[in-house]
Amino acid sequence: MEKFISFDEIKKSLEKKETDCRAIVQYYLTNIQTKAHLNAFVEVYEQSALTQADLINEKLANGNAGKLAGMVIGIKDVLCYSGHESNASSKILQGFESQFTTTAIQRLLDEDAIVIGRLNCDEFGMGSSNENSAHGNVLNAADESRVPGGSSGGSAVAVQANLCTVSLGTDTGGSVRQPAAFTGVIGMKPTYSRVSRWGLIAYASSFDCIGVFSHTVKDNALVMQIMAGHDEYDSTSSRKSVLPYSQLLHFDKKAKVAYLKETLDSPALQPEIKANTLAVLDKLKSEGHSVEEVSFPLLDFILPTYYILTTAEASSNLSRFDGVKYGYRTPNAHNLESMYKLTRSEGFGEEVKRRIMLGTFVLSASYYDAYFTKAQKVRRLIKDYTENLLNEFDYIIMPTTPSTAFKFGEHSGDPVAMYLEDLFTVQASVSGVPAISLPNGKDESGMPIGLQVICNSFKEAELYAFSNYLTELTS
Ligand SMILES: NC(=O)C[C@H](N)C(=O)O
Repeated sequence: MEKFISFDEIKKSLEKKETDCRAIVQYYLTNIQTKAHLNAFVEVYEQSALTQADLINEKLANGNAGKLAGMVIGIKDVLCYSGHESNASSKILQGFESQFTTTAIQRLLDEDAIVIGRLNCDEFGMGSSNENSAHGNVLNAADESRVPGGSSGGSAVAVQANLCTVSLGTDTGGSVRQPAAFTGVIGMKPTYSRVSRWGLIAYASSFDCIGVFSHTVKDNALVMQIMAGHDEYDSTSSRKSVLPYSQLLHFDKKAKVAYLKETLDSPALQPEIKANTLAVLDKLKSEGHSVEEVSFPLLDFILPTYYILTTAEASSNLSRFDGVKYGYRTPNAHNLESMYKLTRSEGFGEEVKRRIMLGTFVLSASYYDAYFTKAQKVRRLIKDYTENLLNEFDYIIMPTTPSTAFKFGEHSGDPVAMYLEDLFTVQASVSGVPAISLPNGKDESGMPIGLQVICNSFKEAELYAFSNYLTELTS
């Protein structure tokens, strides 16, 4: 059977009638089965994917198929899909079946994408290694003794190992970009509000974004342009019009690029990552682009700001899981109060409980101003600084992560070491601007390295075009 990497290849094969949608789904189902030990999928929708494939074959024959006919997607286990279970990879949502479909997914279905299954992740999106999942660890296909990154670890590995054409993840502080870097695929977080979050199980609502994993920039751009745009069910979704990103990939400008001194001087940065990032910057210079070093004095404040604000929001968002309405309910309670307490104690994992406690603390009356209010003010400083920089420069370039994929267990027991994984990804999240991770070579042990490119809000078209250029430049 032929090997499909990109949607372009799929489309060409379909056009030449070398394959059909059933054969494409079958190809991915076989891969999923052979690589089941990677634990990327929590659930495979084998029957419905094949039925859908037959329907789309008919549409193709009738000439009325949508733009994504032949594309097979996997969805992160925090995105609701009507009639299917969604757990946020948490015991507390065991058995929960959604009554509606995430808008972003619905828009892809409307264009005839086929959803092949639900992908493993860190519980409620909280983590950087996928080790916090009620469904168990996901293995990195480049080295199975290493983590795939998180929280969208299953989504990253599903694309890395060719278990679907593209996958959806969510990115609150790096959950798409960091696993993309660890697995050597492309991962894009759009501008905050660009894609509706209706149907996404909330973690930190002022940060959460739905993002895309793919092998090619073009596939990523195509999926993003279809998902993006206003949604009457999500009042935070932007009304700005959406450009056809996938048709605007030609890049022929001279770019003004900044890189942040503090990121490349960071003692946490692995030498090969620094070398590969500098190599890209040098290439850009030699191609006549302007590349300038700038200082980012706020780097040290980003992680504390992110973890104060996201835990605060999480503690509020996750208060709805109480064992009364849906999901897990403890069998050990004797009255209402013990039912709440035991359900939440037994249903949530360690990391989620840690964050609920932290968030509750920073929101408590005596500490609210000292932590929450202060963090909001620092967020404004970071956002202003980043936006000013992006008004002066077209792009900011930095490594996606300080290190490549680490071994299982290496950071467990040390939450701060785990939080440091997000050092370079949270700037775009705190500021709400779009950011992408592109593969940028490998380290000495063969593990993929990620290059992050950041752009100003709603400049997804420019970001995709430059990314396309960069992937050609570095390949
Ligand atoms: N959700 C994310 O974007 C990942 C981040 N490491 C977090 O745990 O918050």
